[in-house]
Amino acid sequence: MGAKRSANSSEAATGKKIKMKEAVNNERKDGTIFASCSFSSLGLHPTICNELLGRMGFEVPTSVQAQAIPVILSGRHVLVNAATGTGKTVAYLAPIIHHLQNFDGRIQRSDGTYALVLVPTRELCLQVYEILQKLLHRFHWIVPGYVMGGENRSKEKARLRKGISILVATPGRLLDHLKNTSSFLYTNLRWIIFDEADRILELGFGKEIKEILDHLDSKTGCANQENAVSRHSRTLRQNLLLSATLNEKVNHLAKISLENPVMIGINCKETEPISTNLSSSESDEESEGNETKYPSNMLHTPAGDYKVPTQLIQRYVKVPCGDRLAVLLSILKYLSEREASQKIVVFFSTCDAVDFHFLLLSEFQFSYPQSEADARQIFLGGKVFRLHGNMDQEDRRKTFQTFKTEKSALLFSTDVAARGLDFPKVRCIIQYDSPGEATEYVHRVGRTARLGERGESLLFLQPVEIDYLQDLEKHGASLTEYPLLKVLDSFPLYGQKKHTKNFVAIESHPWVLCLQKALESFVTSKPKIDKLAKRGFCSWVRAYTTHRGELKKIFMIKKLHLGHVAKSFALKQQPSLVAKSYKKQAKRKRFQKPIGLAKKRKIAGVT
Ligand SMILES: Nc1ncnc2c1ncn2[C@@H]1O[C@H](COP(=O)(O)OP(=O)(O)OP(=O)(O)O)[C@@H](O)[C@H]1O
Repeated sequence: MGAKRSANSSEAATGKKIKMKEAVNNERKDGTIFASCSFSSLGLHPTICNELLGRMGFEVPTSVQAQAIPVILSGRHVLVNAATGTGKTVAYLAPIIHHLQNFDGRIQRSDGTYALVLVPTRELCLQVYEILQKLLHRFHWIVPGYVMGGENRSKEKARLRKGISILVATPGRLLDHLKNTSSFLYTNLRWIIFDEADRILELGFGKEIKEILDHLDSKTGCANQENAVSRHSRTLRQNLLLSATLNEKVNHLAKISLENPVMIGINCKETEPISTNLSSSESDEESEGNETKYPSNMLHTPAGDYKVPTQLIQRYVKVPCGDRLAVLLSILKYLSEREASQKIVVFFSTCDAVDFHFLLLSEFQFSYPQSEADARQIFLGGKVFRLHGNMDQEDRRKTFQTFKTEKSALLFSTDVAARGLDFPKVRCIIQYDSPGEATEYVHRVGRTARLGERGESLLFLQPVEIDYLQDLEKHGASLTEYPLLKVLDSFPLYGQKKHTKNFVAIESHPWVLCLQKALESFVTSKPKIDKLAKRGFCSWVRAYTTHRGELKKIFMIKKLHLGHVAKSFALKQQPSLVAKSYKKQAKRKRFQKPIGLAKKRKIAGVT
């Protein structure tokens, strides 16, 4: 099949570069998210521009799209570092579709896969696939598809056999197919995209990625390249790496997968900042054939490098360990009463903690002190969802799809929802358990305040963990204190609507004491929830021991009072009893395959 480089890609991009640079620079000056140019001025095919407008409702490109699209159209390898929710997905999908629809002689399913998008989680896989479906509506001959853990392998094999032009995949399952699905054709592979590149590596997929690249290289290697050259007049392979938090961890991947890349949104030691990146595509012709490899330590990541949406209101709340649960419930109630319709995501460190809090919140009934005996009611009305890596795939899919469309709901999740997921209209992110690495903080809060919308985030810290704020500050995240006492004072007690007295300590606040007591009796009376509370306690303590590096000095298990941790799971029992039951479980599991704690914490909730 013959293919030509799109006539208008580099030419149009070159011709419009000066205008483009002006547009992007204007955008940067007034600090808005959108660029003052059109999609068509970036060199995209008119049908794609129509689809972006008609089907997606995108009138103009975002700043990152305005910067990235012409460079990606030009065929250069690219590293994109832009804040969460700035439109990176379309920034890489649109140019690929542009090229594929422009090939001389339509591409066919039997050609196999042309573009591969690697993502760290199943939900992100589905999300990218759905966007692809929309963008490809008018290009029925370009077939989107996905393969990911938890899906039926045989059905995936059948789809791969028929041919998938743009394949979205999680690394483990992709490698499985590369090894075991002989009908999976990828000799025409031209694009590899690592979306959330740093997360893919953090999840321990480094080895898989190396193997994947080796496999792809071996099939498209020497023997086939001649063939490929005749099909594609230029650029045999174009690789793209994207994330809001590209950091040193990506250096290795960048080194092995990128040649002479253009850096977008990155402070580099050896390349110019963003504004000159556009001009680096001007030097395309000069750099053609240039074998410059990605230089070591190219990514210069000084502290304060992470980009958090500027309109996001970031706060922290300092809560003694034993009062965490009562405070969480109070804040959730306060927020839901303040704004009847709003979406909130609460992050936990483990799947067990998600399960416990989900069931508790779904069932907890409460009656205000000295109110009518039959005034017991569900503490928090409204829909609650949960999402974590130990859930059945169908439940995960259902939660993901439903929470997206809800106008008002609560989602309890592990970090499985931290990366890339685009839930519309999430107003508030609560990090009930600390995220650990600052990168994860950035991605978790990035689920709100997307594309210039308003949003707020709240980080729970115990008094002994307060130094974590300095760590975040070093990475450019400044948090102010949440007015907790004001919120607690707003709850009616003893039949009064408002407290006349302001209480100074959270531990002795009558509302907190009353709520804690009610929670403990409720959990004691519900064996199923009680069991989940004990499991949640055990896994929470284990997760707490897995903080790494400098963070170990802040999140020190030795500083924790386990009795207070138990209280935060509404357990009245001595923690030693809980630990005993955990030890019994652990003993039973001793003969099962051991998994490193740190790895387990990271992976259990995420893949
Ligand atoms: N040009 C545009 N005009 C209007 N909306 C857009 C445009 N581009 C993207 N969007 C919307 O912006 C939102 C964020 O886009 P996207 O998920 O691609 O961001 P992202 O930068 O990949 O975020 P993250 O870093 O969290 O993965 C989505 O709802 C998307 O539909």
